[in-house]
Amino acid sequence: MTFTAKILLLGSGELGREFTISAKRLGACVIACDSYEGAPAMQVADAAEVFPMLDGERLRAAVEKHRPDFVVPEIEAIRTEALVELEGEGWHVVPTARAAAMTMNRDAIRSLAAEQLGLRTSRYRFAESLDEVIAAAGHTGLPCVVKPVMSSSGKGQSTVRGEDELAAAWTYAVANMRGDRPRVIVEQFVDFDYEITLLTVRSRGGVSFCPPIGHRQEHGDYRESWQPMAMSPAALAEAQAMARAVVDDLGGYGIFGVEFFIKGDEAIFSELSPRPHDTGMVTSISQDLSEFDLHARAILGLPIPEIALRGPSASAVILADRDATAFRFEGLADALATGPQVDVRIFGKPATRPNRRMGVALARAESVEAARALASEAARRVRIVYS
Ligand SMILES: Nc1ncnc2c1ncn2[C@@H]1O[C@H](COP(=O)(O)OP(=O)(O)OP(=O)(O)O)[C@@H](O)[C@H]1O
Ligand SMILES: NCC(=O)N[C@@H]1O[C@H](COP(=O)([O-])[O-])[C@@H](O)[C@H]1O
Ligand SMILES: [Mg+2]
Repeated sequence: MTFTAKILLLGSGELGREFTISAKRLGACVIACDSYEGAPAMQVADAAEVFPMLDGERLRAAVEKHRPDFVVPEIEAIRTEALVELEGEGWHVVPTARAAAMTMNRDAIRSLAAEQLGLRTSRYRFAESLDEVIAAAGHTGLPCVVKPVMSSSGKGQSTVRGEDELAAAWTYAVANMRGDRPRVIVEQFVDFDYEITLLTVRSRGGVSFCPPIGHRQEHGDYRESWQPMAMSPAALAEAQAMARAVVDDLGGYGIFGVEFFIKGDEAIFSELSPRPHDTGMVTSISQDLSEFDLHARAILGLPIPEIALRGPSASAVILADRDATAFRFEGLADALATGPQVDVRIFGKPATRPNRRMGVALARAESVEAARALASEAARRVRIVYS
């Protein structure tokens, strides 16, 4: 069997699983890596390697063993120094090792966006002690948001409304950060009208954009997303110009999920993922080519056609509520009976945890409101039964 390309996937969750399916449809061989056996992407890949992605030695060993054409990060927490080294030796890291390294650290990507590229962001300051947090909050004003510079999915993040809450926010951030260097970003709280993910594809043919995705977050993690998000032409043009500036600076080919807060006609840059975005799972039902198909095409150097929307669509997450390894899903038939354009993805994670995302419901309808209602209802009908 001759493959079109060999891909080493670093991180094998739900996003990697869909990406693997897309890449395999284009003839690629995918080796799925993650810290535990039976991860979602491993179940559909050609081979698997189990090691912590923060272990630089093991990462290098996997690259040298498989000799992939592309090393594709799927999660944020990777030993990015190893990626930079490997890239220097000629291995191809997607989109670039620098993009992976910069976006893993909120301070690096924020400094690039705000200070070097001059993009509009919330007011912010970095802090490495409680005293510095207090000083930073004096600069941003209250309310403010305190986040570890290394964390994702809202971990360690809190919104502070009164000065007396700053100490607890600092302690919480340090307790829930990744890495061994206590450092946080203190950000002005943005009272936005809505927030979006602008999926931006950088490929051989240039930069293209998917229609904007609106989403709703709880505790820093996404609960539902919808596409298209109705935006003023001015706000969309601003967001697109900022997304283009940042992906052109980071370079390489692939999809990026660029996050913005929108207030009136102003777009405020927040952060980005140089890979498919969780809120972009809606594209599995809304677009002819999903964010995973687009990532695979861009990486493999294939053409990206005009990105068309099939119709207003939404996604809603299916979450677990406790730790378990013995559980089953019920209610799939009821969920799919919600409507003809309703679908479900069950990720196949081997264990549940409180708030772990186990699946997602997808819906397409005549309006975004109708699609959101259908997706939420379908997600509600899928029950995780613990035994
Ligand atoms: N400065 C802010 N003002 C208002 N809301 C904010 C601010 N920063 C973050 N949030 C809210 O918290 C959510 C998560 O924040 P952010 O994207 O920075 O965290 P994250 O841990 O990187 O999440 P993920 O990895 O899921 O993207 C945002 O989508 C937004 O809803
Ligand atoms: N916001 C980032 C994101 O959604 N990442 C997705 O979640 C997986 C980890 O899930 P887990 O924590 O349930 O193992 C990751 O592998 C990726 O697919
Ligand atoms: Mg985010």
